[in-house]
Amino acid sequence: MTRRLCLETWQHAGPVVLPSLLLCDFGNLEREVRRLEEAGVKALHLDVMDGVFVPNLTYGMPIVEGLRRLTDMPLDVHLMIQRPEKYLRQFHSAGADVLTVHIEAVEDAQAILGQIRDLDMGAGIAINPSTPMTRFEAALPYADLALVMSVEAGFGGQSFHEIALERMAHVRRVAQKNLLIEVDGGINTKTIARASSAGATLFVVGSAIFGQSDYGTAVSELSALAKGV
Ligand SMILES: O=C(CO)[C@@H](O)[C@H](O)COP(=O)(O)O
Repeated sequence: MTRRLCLETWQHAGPVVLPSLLLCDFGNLEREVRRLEEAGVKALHLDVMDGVFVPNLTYGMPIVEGLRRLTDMPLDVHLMIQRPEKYLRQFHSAGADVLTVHIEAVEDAQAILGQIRDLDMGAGIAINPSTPMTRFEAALPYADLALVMSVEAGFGGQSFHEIALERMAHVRRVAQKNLLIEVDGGINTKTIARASSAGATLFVVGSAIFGQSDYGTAVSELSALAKGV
């Protein structure tokens, strides 16, 4: 999907629930993708971790590429790695539609966001709850998506940090109108409505989907709460 098409779809879609595959059954990846499609999911969130930027190690391009062959859904790739600028082209070739880098991991955010856009991918910038907002805020004009972490990046199943609410509301106030706001970490039936009111329209969800036996019910319930139904 082109960058423009992917972003326009998300800008007009209302709330989008993106399952974080970090917590899926990797022994049955194809079955997991089919279950998510049947549950009404419209995009996937992929957590790439290098064991250096975060104290956890996950997967890289081969899994992105494998997923690209399994589904046409947009792939929203969250790079929790040092030196992400080294791998942008490879993630593009693997099939990423949106690539998000962490403000803590890059020196020149404007340049790297520009490189992601030049590769025709949506460009995201992420921030951890403990990082001051100054550099992040300065990078927003060059981004398509702001990923406000509501846990310290690294692991699924953590509790939601309330600071994300005021941060998203601030981003909504100061950033360009078409900037997408995504929230990630501890999103569940208790937190999603407040995250939505604070300005998020993209909701990354791990345990509140993969910890449930019926993905369809979990996704419908979360979507309804995000819509304020
Ligand atoms: O990026 C991360 C963690 O670093 C997230 O995507 C989590 O994996 C979401 O899991 P839950 O907090 O929803 O269980």
